[in-house]
Amino acid sequence: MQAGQEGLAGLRAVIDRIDRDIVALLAERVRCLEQVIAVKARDSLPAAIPERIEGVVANVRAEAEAAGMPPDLAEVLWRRLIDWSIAYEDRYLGGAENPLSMRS
Ligand SMILES: C=C(O[C@@H]1C=C(C(=O)O)C=C[C@H]1O)C(=O)O
Repeated sequence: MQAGQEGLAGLRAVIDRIDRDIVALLAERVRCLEQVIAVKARDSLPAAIPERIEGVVANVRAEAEAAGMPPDLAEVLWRRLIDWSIAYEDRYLGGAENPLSMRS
């Protein structure tokens, strides 16, 4: 079926389902980040590690290209996500209790 034949409501339902899947994956990423915080706290590592940041951006640009998505969109989204992640890490590396220890 052509995309337009489903009508706007059908297309929006597809978008809502995709958004749900993305949120579930991002939640998994945040839980992984909480384990990163624990490792960095133990090993006295900083929240922001520039080589890794550039590596992540290069990875998602390549994945986007392969998946037929504009690499510039992937870079914008991931730089924002990484900025948020670094601020999240900094909050706990700066002394607040790691949310991981509050989950159990
Ligand atoms: C998760 C890390 O911390 C930061 C956050 C990153 C991310 O959200 O992908 C990547 C680089 C980091 O400096 C890491 O160092 O691996």
